[in-house]
Amino acid sequence: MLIIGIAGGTGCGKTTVVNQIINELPTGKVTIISQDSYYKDTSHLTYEERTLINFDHPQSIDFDLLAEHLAILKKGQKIAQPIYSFVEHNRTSETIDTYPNKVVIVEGILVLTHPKIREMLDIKIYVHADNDERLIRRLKRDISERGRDMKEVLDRYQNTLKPMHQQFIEPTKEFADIIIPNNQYNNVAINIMKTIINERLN
Ligand SMILES: Nc1ncnc2c1ncn2[C@@H]1O[C@H](COP(=O)(O)OP(=O)(O)O)[C@@H](O)[C@H]1O
Ligand SMILES: O=c1ccn([C@@H]2O[C@H](COP(=O)(O)O)[C@@H](O)[C@H]2O)c(=O)[nH]1
Repeated sequence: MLIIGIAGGTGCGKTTVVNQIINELPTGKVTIISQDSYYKDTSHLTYEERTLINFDHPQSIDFDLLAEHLAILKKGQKIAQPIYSFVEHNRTSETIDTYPNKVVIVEGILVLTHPKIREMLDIKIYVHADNDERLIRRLKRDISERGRDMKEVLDRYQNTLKPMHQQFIEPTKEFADIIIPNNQYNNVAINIMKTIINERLN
């Protein structure tokens, strides 16, 4: 099993890169794990309390469960991947059965911050886009897809996204085997990734 980790700041294009990599493959050929599925369960808090959580700090992620799930997949068994709701700021009560494959991609802002997860990754990728580009993308995406308004995104950017990016996310670039520049769509990098993955699948 080849486990590829894809990190990078919010809005850099991780999810888009993953979709570009798998879009020509038959469905289910590559296992996709989103770090967002592993935000800690905060059902004991009210919605208002949940909005105050720092979702860009490594402590917001249940890395133990993520590591356990990767280990189960490595053993060839299926996992029940939690499903996260950005609108509710919480895990839903649903999970999705996720099956092992020759290639597994783990994607999320903080996946390279955790030593145990880093150890489990065969290829570590960091997707880079400039801060202003990421903020613009995040604003547009969170307003259209995640039920946010401009004030919420900008306040969160100033109070947590920017400082957490500087403290925890950007420094993980040094752990990356490959850095993908993604201010523009980077078809060359996508094709290189596809080649690496196809070699494993064939
Ligand atoms: N290279 C790019 N150029 C322009 N827009 C992009 C690019 N990559 C992603 N986007 C857009 O930016 C937004 C955030 O991308 P997404 O893949 O969700 O980022 P991430 O998963 O890193 O937070 C999405 O609306 C996506 O369509
Ligand atoms: O309930 C939540 C949980 C997380 N976020 C934000 O999401 C991003 C991570 O997702 P990307 O797809 O990589 O952008 C992170 O910056 C959190 O602030 C949220 O808004 N609400």
